[in-house]
Amino acid sequence: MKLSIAHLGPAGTYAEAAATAYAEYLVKTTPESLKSSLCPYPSIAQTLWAVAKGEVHLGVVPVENSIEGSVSMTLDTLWQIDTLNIQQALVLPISHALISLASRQEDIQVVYSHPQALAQCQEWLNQNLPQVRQIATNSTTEALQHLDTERTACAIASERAASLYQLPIIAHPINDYPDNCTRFWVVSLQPSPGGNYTSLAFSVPENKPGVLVKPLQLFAERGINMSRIESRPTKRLLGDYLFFIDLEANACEESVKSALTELAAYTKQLKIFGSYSIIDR
Ligand SMILES: O=C(O)C(=O)C[C@]1(C(=O)O)C=C[C@@H](O)C=C1
Repeated sequence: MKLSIAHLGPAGTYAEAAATAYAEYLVKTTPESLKSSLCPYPSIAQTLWAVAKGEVHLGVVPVENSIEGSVSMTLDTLWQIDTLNIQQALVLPISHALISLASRQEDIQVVYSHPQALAQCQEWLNQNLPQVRQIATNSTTEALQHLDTERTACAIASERAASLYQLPIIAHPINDYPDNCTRFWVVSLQPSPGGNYTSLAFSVPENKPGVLVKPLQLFAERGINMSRIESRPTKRLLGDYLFFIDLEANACEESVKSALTELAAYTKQLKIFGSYSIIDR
């Protein structure tokens, strides 16, 4: 059987690199050396919906970056969809290049890239291209499509993307912190396989003092470590939030099971995205 894996496209994105890494992992770790085909989608939301609608078997999406934090499109869409489970996490080093067909750096007037990539290079851009307009694109490789027709434009994407589209690199690396890395989730409609991490999200019944205390206490009193908490607006009311939590624990453990059962009583809506392990590369 061949597995189809959706990712943010076009070819050459970091999400594609993560999907390729996961495909290689499947070949190495499954007894039948599972082969996969990669399917690019124009946005992270469309990638996730493709999995939810059964157009593809799996999707690989960015979740969190070491410089810029959470990828809100991923969290918001996962909450909306409801049926996707995390199969695996993987962390990829992210090293950005400035790519352009301009003859001199001084000629550059505009820089295109994915908002996450622009943010990860903010300091470098302020120092080196302070007057240049920054324009957001759906992905780093989509940004490269402007370069052919706009000779005073540049884009931020990977070295791999530059070589794929045979475009010159002007500077590399340009991310503000050298250890820049992004965590990706592999999701599907299948139940999660289990592993040392569990991710979930919930909304709270009302906006009143202490409403978060009880949910957090449930984990603390069982010695369950929380590795991340992130709030996202519900989008319904100003000041109304959803909370996304990652636990360093497996939902099969008795203590986690009982915490999650109790948690349901203190939340309005609770979504458990599953337990999974991390492939560190
Ligand atoms: O645009 C890309 O190449 C992506 O894969 C998206 C994305 C992101 O959304 O975080 C992935 C990794 C990097 O952090 C920068 C951009």
